[in-house]
Amino acid sequence: MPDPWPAPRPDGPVERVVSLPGSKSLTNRALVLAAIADGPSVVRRPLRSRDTLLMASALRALGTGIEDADDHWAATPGAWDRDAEVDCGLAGTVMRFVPPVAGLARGTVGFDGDPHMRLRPVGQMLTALAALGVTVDDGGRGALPFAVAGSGSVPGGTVTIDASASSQFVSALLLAGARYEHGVDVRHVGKPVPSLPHIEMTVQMLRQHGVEVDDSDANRWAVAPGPVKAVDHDIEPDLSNAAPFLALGAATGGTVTVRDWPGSTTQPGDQLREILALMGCEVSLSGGGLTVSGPARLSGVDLDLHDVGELTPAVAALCALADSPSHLRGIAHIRGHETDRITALATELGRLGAEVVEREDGLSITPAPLHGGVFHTYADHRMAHAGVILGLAVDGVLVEDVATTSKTFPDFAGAWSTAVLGGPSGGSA
Ligand SMILES: O=C(O)C1=C[C@@H](OP(=O)(O)O)[C@@H](O)[C@H](O)C1
Ligand SMILES: C=C(OP(=O)(O)O)C(=O)O
Repeated sequence: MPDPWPAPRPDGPVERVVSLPGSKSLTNRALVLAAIADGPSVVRRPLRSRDTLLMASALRALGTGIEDADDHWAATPGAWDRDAEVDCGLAGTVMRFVPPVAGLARGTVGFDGDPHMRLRPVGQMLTALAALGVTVDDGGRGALPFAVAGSGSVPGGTVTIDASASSQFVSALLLAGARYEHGVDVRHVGKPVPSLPHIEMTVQMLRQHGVEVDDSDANRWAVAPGPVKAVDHDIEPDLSNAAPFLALGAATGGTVTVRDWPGSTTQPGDQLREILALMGCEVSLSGGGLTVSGPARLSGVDLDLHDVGELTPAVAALCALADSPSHLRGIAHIRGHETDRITALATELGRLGAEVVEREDGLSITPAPLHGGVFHTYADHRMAHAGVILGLAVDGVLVEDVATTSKTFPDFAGAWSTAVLGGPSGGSA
């Protein structure tokens, strides 16, 4: 794979039907819940990518049995009676979801990750964990590397946390909470919590596992103590990773169908239906999947992406291809994602000619004639998605480190080339 990678440009509207790998967020929640459940279970059609392989390795290191079979992972809860080291890579879900369950182990569990992971927020969650009775040693850094000294049980109870930096702080405490002696009662104080659909995803999956969750009040989630029933999960396709593929229809005036789009889901990527319709696309959901047809020219949009911040890079790239200005707001928290996505997008879209104003909590993008050049990705899979979307409409876009997409998508470059240019499989990515 050359680096930088020439993003493929189609010679006209693209008509394609694609199948996509499983959801990172659903796979990693299913693995954590399987590991603390009261019996063996399977995770069908899991995503196998860097983030989910790191999660499986972390849970194995604690003592869980996770067997990789063809179309599923078989998980068997085990005795968590050893010291362990966990590599978080650049996976927020590993750094945030594993420490609260590591408190249930009998052993010391060390956590570290990629260099940039040491900069991603986790301090408020570690403070909350300590308040719930877990021994945490972070050397006062409030960041990686840190260690959790598990004693085999966690008192739990009521805790107050500022989760405005990441919804994953809340999801993490809730996922482990049923196994704490008094459960957990998590109360958020501070600026609004981002990515609320991801917390709803956590609550829904906990309920599927027979866990009692009270989320009837805003900014408060209470998990009752009790067993976590073993449940088999079928993982939906990753709807956030669908963004570039739907953009392929949107930006080329073509038509793309993503197969197996769920009729109802907690995945925030489902909001792409609304966003793409606002940009002028025709969007329809049927048994065959979600179909998006692009207009002659995309319209700019004024959007609050607070709930769906992870869609920002793909949406911002489409905004740069639209015929009127766009404003993307409510996303200060994505400065704490894989990279500072607001600065990265302003820099890279600007480098290729777009007029971009960087704001504290968002971006204003005024379309302008774009030109080719290197699009830097900062180890961020979704920056690579933004780069390839620009490459659909602009000659000579070179995406640096396209392999960084392996965080959540195996062989993204291959699937993308097939989707854009067609291929032996009849054009199915
Ligand atoms: O719980 C999850 O699976 C996720 C929650 C969100 O995190 P933030 O709340 O930090 O944005 C999202 O951006 C991330 O990709 C996945
Ligand atoms: C923010 C993201 O990932 P993480 O789970 O590492 O926070 C993302 O995938 O866009």
